[in-house]
Parts: sequence; C-alpha cells; structure tokens
Amino acid sequence: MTAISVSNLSKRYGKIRALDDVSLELEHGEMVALIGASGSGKSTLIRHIAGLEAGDGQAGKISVLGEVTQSGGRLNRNRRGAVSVIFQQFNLVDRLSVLTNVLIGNLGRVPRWRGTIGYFHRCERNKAQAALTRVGIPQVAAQRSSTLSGGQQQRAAIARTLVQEARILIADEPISALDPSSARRVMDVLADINTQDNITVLVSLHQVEYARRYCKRTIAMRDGRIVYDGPSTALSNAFLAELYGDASEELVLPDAPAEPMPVMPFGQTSRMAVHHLNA
Ligand SMILES: Nc1ncnc2c1ncn2[C@@H]1O[C@H](COP(=O)(O)OP(=O)(O)OP(=O)(O)O)[C@@H](O)[C@H]1O
Repeated sequence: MTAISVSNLSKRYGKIRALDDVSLELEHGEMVALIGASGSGKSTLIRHIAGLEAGDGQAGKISVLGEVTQSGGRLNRNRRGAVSVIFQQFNLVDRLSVLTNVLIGNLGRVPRWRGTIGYFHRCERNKAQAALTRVGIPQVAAQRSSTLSGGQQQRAAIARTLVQEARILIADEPISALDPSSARRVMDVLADINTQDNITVLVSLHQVEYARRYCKRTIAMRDGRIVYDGPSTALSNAFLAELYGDASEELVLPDAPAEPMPVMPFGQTSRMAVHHLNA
C-alpha cells in the first residue's frame, strides 16, 4: 500500500522556489531518509505532507494512505491521526510531565472533556508508560519535559507517536542538535518502530552518514527539486559531490568513510533494551 504519494508539488515564497515540481511515493513500511543542504526544501516538503500548508497551482497533489490530503493548492482533509510529525524542537509542552506529554497522543481518541481536564484512564497511563519504556526512558515519566535532554525529548515525542497509534512518522531533523551517541539512540528507536511496529518513517537528516546507516532508501533534494531517489548505498562522497558540489561538505561528517557502509538491520546498531508496547 502507498503510505505517502506526492505528485507535481510546487511552492514559492516570494521569489524563492522552495518546492519545484516534486513527486515521490513511499510504500507502507519503508524507512526513508530525506537529505539536502540547508534551504533545499526538506522542511517545506514535510510541512506539506503533514497537511500544514498547501502548495501552489493546480497540478500539485498529496495523498496519505490513499486519501487525498491536498490537491490543486487546497487542503482537503487532514489525516492527523494517521501521521505524526516530530520536529527538531518544540515537540513537548515544557511545563507538563513527560507522561502527560505522551498521553497527549490519545487526544484524538478520548472525549474532549477528558482531554481538557487531563483525565486519562489507568490503561491509557499504563500504555503511555510502556511507550516510554519502549523508547528507553521509563525513568523520566514524572519529570517536567523542560528537564529532559534533547535526545530524551525526541524519544518522548516518539513515545507519543506510539500512543497515538500513528501509521506514519515524519521526523524533521530529529538529530541535528544531538551529540553522536544521543543521535544514534534516537535513530535506533526510529528504526525499531519501523521494523517492529511497521510504522512508515520519513526522516530528514543533515548528515548523510545516518541515512546510509539506517535507511535503505534516500531521497535527496537540492533547490526544491528531487535530485536523487534510490538506494542509500549509492551515496558515496564522490556521488554527493556530483549532486551538491561544494555544499556536499555540509552533508558529510568529517571522519565519515568515503564509501557508504551497508544498512544495518536494527539490533546490530542498538545496545538499548527494547520492550514492546504490547508485550
Ligand atoms: N515560510 C517561509 N517564508 C519564506 N521563505 C521560506 C519559508 N519557508 C521556507 N522558506 C524558504 O524556502 C527554502 C527551503 O526552506 P526549507 O526550510 O524547506 O529548507 P530545508 O532543506 O529544510 O533547510 P534546513 O536544513 O536549513 O532546515 C529556503 O530558501 C527558505 O528560506
């Protein structure tokens, strides 16, 4: 089944062509990296797929899990329950506990009054706690979200996705502000929910090293266009230089090998104990 389908999507901001006739398809169950230098259009594309913005002109169309979410520059219907988006920052409500932030993933399914006063059943709390265990941070449930590290915040946001029972997770540069070991833990969790829960993952990344390591397929953008869509194993440093010229330096870690490493199945990269939500 096609999870995300984008066809002929364009978007201008004044003179800037942020998206230029973009077309792509993600099959359900894929984990795909979206790479590109700063300003190449990754976040703009993600906002459109998330249904937060409408493209320009008559030709553009986006479908999510078979339902048209926008066409011809008009937002149709927002499948908010099916798609969860996490951003580099601002995923959590700082003054609320981590557990409450994860419980917010239930809001689409509980009566409005319960959401308003923050009343959740024990089974919902248990599920939220299990989701935190699943992403490796059960011990922070009672803490205020503002006290978490950047990597823990990303993992709490992923736990909320599990509670939401979203079928598609789009993560916009979830690791760009993290140190390498925190970044690996977040990528491990994304890879795990992809393989174990069959959640389709689209993750935008600044550094191609993580795309090579975690995603079989990479979509590369430059100046609002897709310039490559294929196996991540093809993304050697030389090929990146061909695609991006000098800007390729922005995408490669200084100590990265010139040739890509094969994608490792989840488990070989992770040292984290993984507990399954429904175990
Ligand atoms: N709301 C906006 N108003 C004006 N210009 C915008 C807006 N959003 C994006 N742009 C412009 O569109 C282009 C693409 O931006 P976008 O944020 O999508 O790139 P990106 O690949 O996500 O970059 P980064 O990796 O730095 O986050 C940039 O030139 C940006 O300045």
